[in-house]
Amino acid sequence: MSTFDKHDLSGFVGKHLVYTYDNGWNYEIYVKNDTTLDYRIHSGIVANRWVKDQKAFIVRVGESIYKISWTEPTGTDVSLIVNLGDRLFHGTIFFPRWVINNPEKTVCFQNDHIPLMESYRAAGPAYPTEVIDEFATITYVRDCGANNDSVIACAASELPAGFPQNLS
Ligand SMILES: C=Cc1ccc(O)cc1
Repeated sequence: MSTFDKHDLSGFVGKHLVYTYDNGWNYEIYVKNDTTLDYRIHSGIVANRWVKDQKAFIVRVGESIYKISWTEPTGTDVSLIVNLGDRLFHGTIFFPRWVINNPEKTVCFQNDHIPLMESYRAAGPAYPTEVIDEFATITYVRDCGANNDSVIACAASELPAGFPQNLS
């Protein structure tokens, strides 16, 4: 029997995190509400891709440990473990083969191009899937409250110099 309420996401919803995977890829997520996240990619093969209102499964699996899982219009599947207590993060990304072959096709504000992403997904190739399984270090955390559309509102390339230290 757990000592925490696994249905209570109040310690996670509203969190804005920046983190760097051990492979050097720098990412950012905002946990918008119980079922939704926004994210922005700073570096890696799909640097400058950004997405709002991605639906996800978000669960609590420890006192301050959460797991987020979703599937994208591109066919990319993602599962993240966010351990706030230890500032430790682990991500598994299941890239379809077409993204590995042509990552630049996904670099956009995805919300403006959902049917295009779905058409790429249908065209494939999907296989062999490329699995990226990496730990990350959380370098920045703050609380922004739920459903705050100002947290992730532009591409990483459009951020002012000094991000994220210049955030209040
Ligand atoms: C493909 C999206 C994605 C978003 C956040 C993250 O940490 C890994 C992948």
